[in-house]
Amino acid sequence: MSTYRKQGKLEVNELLYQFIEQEVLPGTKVDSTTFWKGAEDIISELQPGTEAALEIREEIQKKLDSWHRENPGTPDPEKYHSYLKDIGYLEPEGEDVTVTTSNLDKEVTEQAGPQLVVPVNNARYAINAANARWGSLYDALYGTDVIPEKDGAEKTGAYNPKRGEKVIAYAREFLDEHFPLEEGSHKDVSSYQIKNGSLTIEAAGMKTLKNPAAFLGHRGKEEDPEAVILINNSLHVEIQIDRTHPIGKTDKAGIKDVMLEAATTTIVDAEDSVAAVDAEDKVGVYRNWLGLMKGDLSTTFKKGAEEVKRTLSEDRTYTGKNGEGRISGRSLLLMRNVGHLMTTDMIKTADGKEIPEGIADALITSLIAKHDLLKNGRFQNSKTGSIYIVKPKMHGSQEVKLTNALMTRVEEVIGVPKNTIKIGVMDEERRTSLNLKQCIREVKERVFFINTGFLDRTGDEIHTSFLGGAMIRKGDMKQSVWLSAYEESNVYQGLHTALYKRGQIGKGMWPMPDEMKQMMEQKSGHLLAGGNTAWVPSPTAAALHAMHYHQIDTKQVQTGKLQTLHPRAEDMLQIPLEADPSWEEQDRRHELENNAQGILGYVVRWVEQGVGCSKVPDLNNVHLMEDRATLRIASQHMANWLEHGICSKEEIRSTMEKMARLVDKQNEGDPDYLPMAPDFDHSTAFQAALELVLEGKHQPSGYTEPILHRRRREFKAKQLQHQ
Ligand SMILES: CC(=O)SCCNC(=O)CCNC(=O)[C@H](O)C(C)(C)COP(=O)(O)OP(=O)(O)OC[C@H]1O[C@@H](n2cnc3c(N)ncnc32)[C@H](O)[C@@H]1OP(=O)(O)O
Ligand SMILES: O=CC(=O)O
Ligand SMILES: [Mg+2]
Repeated sequence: MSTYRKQGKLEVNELLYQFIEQEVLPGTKVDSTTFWKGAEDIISELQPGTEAALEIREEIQKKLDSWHRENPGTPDPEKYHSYLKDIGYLEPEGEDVTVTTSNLDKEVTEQAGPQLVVPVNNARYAINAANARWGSLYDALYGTDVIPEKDGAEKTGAYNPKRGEKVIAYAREFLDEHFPLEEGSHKDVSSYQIKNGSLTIEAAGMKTLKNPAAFLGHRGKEEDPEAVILINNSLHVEIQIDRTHPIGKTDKAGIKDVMLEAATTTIVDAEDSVAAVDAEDKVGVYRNWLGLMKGDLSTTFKKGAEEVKRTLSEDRTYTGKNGEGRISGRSLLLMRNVGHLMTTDMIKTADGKEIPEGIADALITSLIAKHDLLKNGRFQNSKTGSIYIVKPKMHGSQEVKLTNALMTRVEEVIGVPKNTIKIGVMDEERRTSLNLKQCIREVKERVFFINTGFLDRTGDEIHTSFLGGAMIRKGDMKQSVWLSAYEESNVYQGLHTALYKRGQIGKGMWPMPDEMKQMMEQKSGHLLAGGNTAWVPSPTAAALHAMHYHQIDTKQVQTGKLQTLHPRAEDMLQIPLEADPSWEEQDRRHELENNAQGILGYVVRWVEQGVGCSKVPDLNNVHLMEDRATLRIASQHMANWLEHGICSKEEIRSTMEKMARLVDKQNEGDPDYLPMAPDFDHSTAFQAALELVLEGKHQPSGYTEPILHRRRREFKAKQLQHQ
């Protein structure tokens, strides 16, 4: 049973209260009375606006539903667009907007690079993500399919020198491509030395780099450096040399590794990849964020037989032409709050109402970040005095305005100058994509990124036009007109509001964490499409994707696109309805089973283990990153097919049962796993999965959070009863 304490007009969960009082407030120069009174005021001022925004979402959805009932199938564009204008779905565009956000860190303004996402409640992963500013190219190549496992280069139990040779050759080719010698190849180098401040390279004679300015400095002795630091497209690279190291001693130049500056920024996620449903969970989320902001987050875990203690990495130093240089050892951390939808019972108002969870997140995560601004910790996250909050799932400019109002009030309460809190606007709902310019206008002094590629965006695409007809297959969405229009229009707005000169135009997640070869082949496309950052699921992916930023000068691409891109609102409104929903029986079944497997594989870990992001094999045994956004797509897709008679309720149930057996099998090795079969009616996870589909039509914007939260709380309560 949760205990509450009365704090002014609020009822505050005791756990949260003690955490704020004892761990967060001390050192922030904000006293307890100011904080709690501020919280009370913000809640009473902004809770009604939040509730009103949610009602508007519902009203608009009802209007869209009735439109589709009256106009089944693909709408007549003119009639449809004019209806969307009438109901306020399409907003008037207004004057041009110029983004003026100031005090942004160079990781956002200058350094195009990978953006890693990490669930904040997993300390082991969160520290790893912060440290993924630097990644070993050798490890990333050796451990993944970028180097094919053939011709003796297979991954074996012990180190396979044949595979190692291929890794080393690949890394040398990378150096040759981006840091060419004036003559010859890095493959031929026998030593790197510093003479009179310049890099001197011995490779059949003494050489230097074709572009000497790419050499920044070194660590260790000039005649026998430990590391040579290079720079290209604002990203650093370290050639690490150690002739006593097991790899270095086999290498002519003594190179033991090539370290790449990789995840320049990281989204520390409290949203799509996290399962946090009560005060206990939320305090866990906030505590890890506090540890990251104070620099003292650490964790100990067993890896094989070894006990590992993981802490945040120090900066990297070097001797350069102008004395000592320093490069951050950690990614610039951006905190993703939850959206406007959910409420939380960790704080209640005088009349017993739960408060919007987004208000709690904004207030508490910003207060925590104040420790960084005050330099209370071991390290500094923002060197320019900014707090970076990423706000997901906003629908249209009025909701962005609401976020702006929230951040303004939070700044007043925590005592930081206006516009200290920067906002990343996730372009992941259709009403935001279509009205992006107006959305940017509302936060033009705060916005530090806009981004696309979101799975949520497809979920919203399905739910918005749910009654229009049966949607195309999930895999076909990638080729659909609306999606390319969404991607291009976002870049267009990022360029024409001048955001690209100050901040990030981001591209989406690579959702197949084990398919790194494919990622290397495809993900440069994100930069060629106008992005200066793109999401990756893991530190390894960050290190590999970093190479794309060496290949492509993103500023040049973006400048080129200023003249060539056009906003494509009309294309964005092409609904992905299946013109002929009479799929081959095996394709129809495959679609249902694939969706069911993804849903169950993800939900079972969410509801029964509290894991918000999982790698789940699909029917072709490709491991997919599944999070709440992919769940939204899969559940909405099945619900949409149910609505339009492509399948029946009975078939949904039997498909779910069949796939639950498979998911049980896939999780056999997990001692904490509770099988869903055969007692499906007593499996909370199974019931949650089924409900997400059968009730999918009625979920707000097709979101999965309401059902997931309720079911997780139900499961936790059951567990308590059994203790
Ligand atoms: C649609 C959206 O909203 S996208 C945003 C939400 N998605 C995300 O946040 C994706 C984040 N990624 C992840 O959570 C994970 O990579 C998963 C769940 C996809 C896969 O995790 P696992 O199955 O544990 O991966 P795997 O076994 O291959 O790798 C584990 C190792 O990689 C590290 N790792 C994996 N992903 C991450 C990450 N995102 N950040 C930091 N470290 C990570 C782990 O720390 C671990 O290393 P360690 O043993 O040294 O600690
Ligand atoms: O937030 C990420 C998404 O894909 O949705
Ligand atoms: Mg999302």
